[in-house]
Amino acid sequence: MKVRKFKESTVDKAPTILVLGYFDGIHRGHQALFEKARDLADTKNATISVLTFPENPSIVFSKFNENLLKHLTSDKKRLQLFEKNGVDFLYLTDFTSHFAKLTSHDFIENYLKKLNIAAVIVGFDYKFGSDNGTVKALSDYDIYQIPQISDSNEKISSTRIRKAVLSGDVELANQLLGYHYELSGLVVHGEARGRTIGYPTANVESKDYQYMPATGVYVVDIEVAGKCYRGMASIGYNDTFGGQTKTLEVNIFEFHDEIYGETATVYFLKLIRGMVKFDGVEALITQMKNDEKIAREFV
Ligand SMILES: Cc1cc2nc3c(=O)[nH]c(=O)nc-3n(C[C@H](O)[C@H](O)[C@H](O)COP(=O)(O)O)c2cc1C
Ligand SMILES: Nc1ncnc2c1ncn2[C@@H]1O[C@H](COP(=O)(O)OP(=O)(O)OP(=O)(O)O)[C@@H](O)[C@H]1O
Repeated sequence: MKVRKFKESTVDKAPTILVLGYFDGIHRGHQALFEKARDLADTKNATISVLTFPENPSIVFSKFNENLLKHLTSDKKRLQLFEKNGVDFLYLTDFTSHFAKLTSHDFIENYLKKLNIAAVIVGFDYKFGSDNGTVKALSDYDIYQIPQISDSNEKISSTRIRKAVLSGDVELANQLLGYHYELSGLVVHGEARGRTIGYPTANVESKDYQYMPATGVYVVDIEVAGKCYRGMASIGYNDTFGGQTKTLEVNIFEFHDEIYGETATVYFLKLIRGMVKFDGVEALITQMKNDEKIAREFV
C-alpha cells in the first residue's frame, strides 16, 4: 500500500475504486465497504484507493477536549488495517477550516476529478461537504452505497465502539471491531512492588493517542519480543497503595524475563472487575489469585 498526501501530482492514474469516509477503527461496518471494493476491483481490474483524514474532523467543529486527539487504533495499526483490507493507495488530506468550507461540488471538482475513478463506495449514511451532500451529488460516478451493518439491531459505528472501550466493555468493542482492541507501548519501570506481592507486572506506557479502557482488571493477551502470552492487566491508580498516576500494568503468565525498553502490545479480551481499594496487601493478593484463575480459564 502506498500512503500519500493528496496532491494532484501524487495521484496514481490507474483506474481506481474510491472508498470514502474517516474510518476510525476500520470496524466491521467499514470492512463491508472494503469487501465490496475488492469485488469491484477484481471485476473492473482496478486498484483500491481511500481518501481520508489523519485526524478526527470534529477537531474543526467542537470545543477542544483531549479525546478529540484519540483514535481506536495507533497510526501504525490503522495503516496495517487499510492494507489488510486491500487498499492500494491511501490518500491523506488534513481536515482544516478551509477544507470544511468546501461544498460537495467543490470536493468533487478539487479531489475526485483528480483521480481516475472506476467506482465510488460509501456507506448508507455518508454525507459530505459543507452542504451535507448525499450520494445524489455523486451520480456522475458508478456509485455503490453499502447498507447499514448492525450488531444487536444497532449500527456498528466508531462512536459506539469508543463508548464500549471507555466503559470497559472490551468484549463488545472486540465484537464490533472484528478484532481485539489493542494498545502498544514501552515497558517501563514501576514501583517494583508487584514482585514483592508475587505478581510482577510489566508497566506499559503508550505514546499513541488512543482511548484507554475504563479503570479495572482485564483478561489480556500480550505480545512481547515476538511471542504472545496470556496475562491479566490492571488499569488504574493502584488505590491500595495510594498511587497518584494511572498505569497500565500486566502480570504475564509463565514469563520470567526482564523486558524494560521492549515494545509490548496488549490485547484486551474481557473486563474481570473494577478497581478496589483494599485494606491491606493480603486482601489484594487473595483477589488477584481469583483474577488469575479467571484469566487463565478464559477462552
Ligand atoms: C490483575 C491485577 C489486579 C489488580 N487489582 C488491583 C486492585 O484492585 N486494587 C489496587 O489497588 N491495585 C490493583 N492492582 C495493582 C497493584 O497494586 C500493582 O500491580 C502493584 O502495586 C505493583 O505495582 P508496580 O508495578 O508499580 O510495582 C492490580 C494489578 C494486577 C496485575
Ligand atoms: N455500520 C455501517 N454499515 C455500513 N456503512 C458504514 C457503517 N459504519 C460506517 N459506514 C460507512 O463507512 C464510511 C466511514 O464512516 P465513518 O468514518 O463516519 O464511520 P462511523 O463508524 O459511522 O463513525 P462515527 O461513529 O464517528 O459516525 C462512511 O461511508 C459510512 O457511511
